[in-house]
Amino acid sequence: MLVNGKWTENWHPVQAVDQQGGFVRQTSSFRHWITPDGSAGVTGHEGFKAEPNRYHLYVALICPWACRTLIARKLKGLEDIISVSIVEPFLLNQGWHFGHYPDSTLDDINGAEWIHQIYTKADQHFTGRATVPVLWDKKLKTIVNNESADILRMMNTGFGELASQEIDLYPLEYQSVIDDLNTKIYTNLNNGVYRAGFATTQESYTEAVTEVFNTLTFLEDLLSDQRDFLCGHALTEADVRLFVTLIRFDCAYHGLFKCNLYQLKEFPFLSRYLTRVLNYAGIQDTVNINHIKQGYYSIQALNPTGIVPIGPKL
Ligand SMILES: N[C@@H](CCC(=O)N[C@@H](CS)C(=O)NCC(=O)O)C(=O)O
Repeated sequence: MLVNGKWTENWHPVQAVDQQGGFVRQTSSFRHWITPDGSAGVTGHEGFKAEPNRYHLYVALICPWACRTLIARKLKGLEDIISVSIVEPFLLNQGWHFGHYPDSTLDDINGAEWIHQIYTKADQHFTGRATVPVLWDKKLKTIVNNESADILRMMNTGFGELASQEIDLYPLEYQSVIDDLNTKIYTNLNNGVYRAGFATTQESYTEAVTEVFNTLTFLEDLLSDQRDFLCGHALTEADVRLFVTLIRFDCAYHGLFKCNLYQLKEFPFLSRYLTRVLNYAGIQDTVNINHIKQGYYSIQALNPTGIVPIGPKL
């Protein structure tokens, strides 16, 4: 991680644990919002007006948090408005790296070799983890936001007329249902699989993995009434946030993170739902199973030999 702008020690997935040895995720530090007129959003300060070619997204295709922002960019028709760089899938000693691995890109905007250099470009005294996604402002040469939940939300409304109005990922009538689902799904599933995988005690692992499967069972029941998406017939933000975890479940979390009570394909309604979302306009383009497997299995603390399993058959 970075301490006062300097890369200090080899990358490790767990740098903070709670009293029971459970994995604690760092809170994001840059929280400005892009808005149609440049006024301030719910956090941060004003000055980030929606403009074509002004903003850039740094992502990793292994990363569920980054991929939820890529999906929103796609669904809201913002591909020509927001440019993207993709890091290599491996978690190396200095974290995320730009290079020539297939389906990765170099950093054409800042010429960085490592993602941590983007953080120090924005704040030369930055202390914290250098995570993706990062939403970069090419005009002010700073980070707008590094919290994927914010970025997903601002892609829906922050770009006003520059974005497609065909889909509303956070429709007024479903906002409270979406908020409730988001809390449950984030805590027990999106972050729950990480809490299982990075637990440092049996107790915290068992607690996390139990919550993972209780939540999958809850969602299987919810979808058993034949609804297409979590809120009914229209895809919303809640589906985007669930999808990125489901698509990684069998190929990464089941094995590496020891979430192995069942495979996702053993849940019939969830499996059909996963295929439905995967086939939704453009979403498949944001999924790269090779990056996902290479990336997760490159985490040395969990897989010291670096061997990537050949299965499962998906
Ligand atoms: N709160 C952040 C979390 C992002 C996050 O943890 N990303 C992981 C990749 S899946 C990362 O970049 N980890 C590098 C690190 O922790 O050093 C978000 O949702 O945007």
